[in-house]
Amino acid sequence: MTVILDGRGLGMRYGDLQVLQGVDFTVSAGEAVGIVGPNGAGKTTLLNVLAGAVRPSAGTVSFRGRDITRTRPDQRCRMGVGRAFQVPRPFGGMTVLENVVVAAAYGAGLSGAAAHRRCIEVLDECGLAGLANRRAESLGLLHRKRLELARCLATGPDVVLLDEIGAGLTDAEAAELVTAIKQVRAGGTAIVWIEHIVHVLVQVVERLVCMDTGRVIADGEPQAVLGDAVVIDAYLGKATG
Ligand SMILES: Nc1ncnc2c1ncn2[C@@H]1O[C@H](COP(=O)(O)OP(=O)(O)OP(=O)(O)O)[C@@H](O)[C@H]1O
Repeated sequence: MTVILDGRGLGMRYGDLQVLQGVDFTVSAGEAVGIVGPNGAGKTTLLNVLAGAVRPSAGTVSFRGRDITRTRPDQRCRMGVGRAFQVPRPFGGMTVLENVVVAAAYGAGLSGAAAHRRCIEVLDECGLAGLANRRAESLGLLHRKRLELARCLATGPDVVLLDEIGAGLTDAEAAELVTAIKQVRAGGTAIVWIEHIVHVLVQVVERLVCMDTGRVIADGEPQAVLGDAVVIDAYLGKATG
């Protein structure tokens, strides 16, 4: 498989705190990768570095073979690196459709009929077609999460970086979100998904990465990673005990 997003030797330091140390992280075209690990392991920081929200203290990030370490997040977005946040912040006074149109216009450079077509597709994919004319501020949590995903997809990404978008959802709502993300994946978009709800995550991903104290401690087939004694000790033991 072709590697599209490639982080090499990534380090991140805040003062004396070494948040990432020598992290290598790759994503291949169309691949779905989950990231787990205890609080403070550096998962969101890794996503921030891949998305360009922060510049790493060490290492490089490449996208489709091009060094993007110094490329701004909006430029990475237009290149095909999409991002969805744990806490959605849509434009509350705009409708669902308008929010997605803004993403398609600024993230994918689409306008007119092409933008409209893309937005209708994305709203359908995210189960929001019936809510297109609702103001974003009136949406409940599940629909806000779906809108966050829809805004990310409207930018036409080759890879989407998802940060705990299942947090706070009921089991039934999380199952609906899984269906939407599986559909995204079926369309050929690669997925990197940080999630503490492991049983939800493993329904989608084919590869699981576990981080602890700024390092990757396991990377491989999900059940093998979850059964790894190092992962159980660092993460699952704490999560369940
Ligand atoms: N801007 C910052 N300044 C200082 N420290 C930071 C900053 N951002 C993150 N950190 C610290 O870096 C460490 C890793 O944080 P990060 O959010 O990446 O972890 P995480 O694995 O995503 O955790 P969680 O599962 O709780 O979201 C934490 O100790 C955090 O306090």
